Amino acid sequence: MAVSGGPDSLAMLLLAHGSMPRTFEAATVDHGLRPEAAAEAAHVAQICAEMGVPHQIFRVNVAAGNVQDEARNARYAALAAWATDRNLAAIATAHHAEDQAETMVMRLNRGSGLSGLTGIRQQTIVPGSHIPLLRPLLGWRRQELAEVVEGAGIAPVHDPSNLDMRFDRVKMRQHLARAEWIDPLALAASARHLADAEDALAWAVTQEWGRCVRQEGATWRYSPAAPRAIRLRVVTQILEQMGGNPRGSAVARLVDALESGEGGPLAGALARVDNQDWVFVPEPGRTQR
Ligand SMILES: Nc1ncnc2c1ncn2[C@@H]1O[C@H](COP(=O)(O)OP(=O)(O)OP(=O)(O)O)[C@@H](O)[C@H]1O
Repeated sequence: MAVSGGPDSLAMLLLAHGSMPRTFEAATVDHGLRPEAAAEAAHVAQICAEMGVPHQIFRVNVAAGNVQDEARNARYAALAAWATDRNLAAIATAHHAEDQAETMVMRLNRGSGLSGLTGIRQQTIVPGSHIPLLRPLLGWRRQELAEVVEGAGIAPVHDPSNLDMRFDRVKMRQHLARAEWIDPLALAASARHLADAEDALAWAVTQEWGRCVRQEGATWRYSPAAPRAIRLRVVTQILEQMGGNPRGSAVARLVDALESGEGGPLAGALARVDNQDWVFVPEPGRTQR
C-alpha cells in the first residue's frame, strides 16, 4: 500500500494491520520537493517497523512542469516498479469520500463527460502498468480516518501543499468543508452509479467494434449502428489505432460532421462518408504507427 504518512494513508495502514496483518507491504515515495520529506518517510518506516510491516522508501526525481502532475506520475511509476519487483497483487491508496466529492464537483464544474464523472475508481490499473490499483477507503470520511490515527496515538505528517490555495483542489476542499448540506457519501454513491454506466458503455463499444468495424489495409471502415455515445468512442478508438491521440471535443465535432454526411481530417486521419459507412484513411503525407 502507498503510505505518505498523512492521516488518510496512516489510517489505511492501521486498518489493514488490524484486519489482515502480514498480507501486505508499504512504501513511501519521497518526491524530493520538500526538505522535510526524507524525515517524514523515515517516520513512516519506523511506524511500519514497530508493526512488523515490510516498508520501503523510494526517492524519485520530479520533472519540470506541473509539479503535482509530475510528482503523481513519478510516484505511480515507482509504486508500479515496486509491486512488480515484490510480486505484489495490487497497490492500494487511501483516497476517501471527501477526495471523491472534490473530484466529482471539480469535474462537473469543467463539463466533464461520463468517463470523468466516474471520479476516483474503486478499482483500476496503475497508470502505465498492468498493476491493479485499489481504493478501499472511498466509503470512509476524512474525519473517521483521522480518528483512527488519533486513537492509535500516532502523529501523522501534514503536507503544507494541502493548504496551498494556489491549487484548485485545495480551494474546492475548503468550499466543500463549508457546504454542510453536501453529503460526500452521496456524491461517492453517484460516482459508483456512473462507474457502472461507464462499464456498460465500454462493453457496448466492444460489441459495436466486433460487429461494425473492419480494417482493410490502412483503411478503417465503420458502419455505425449504436447511439452517439458509443459512436464517439468507436471513432476515438479507430483514430488511436491509426496512431492518433484526438481530443474528445474534436472527435465530437468529427462525428457531427459524419452524421450530416460530411467528413474531415483529424489526428492524422481523413474521414468521409461512403454510403452508410464512415471511412478513415491516413492523411496523405502522414505515416502510420
Ligand atoms: N509520497 C507518497 N508516498 C506514498 N503514497 C502516497 C504519497 N503521496 C500520496 N500517496 C498515496 O496517494 C493517496 C492520495 O494522495 P493525494 O491525494 O495526495 O494524491 P494526488 O496527488 O491527489 O493523486 P491522485 O491522482 O492519486 O489522487 C494517498 O492517500 C496515499 O495512499
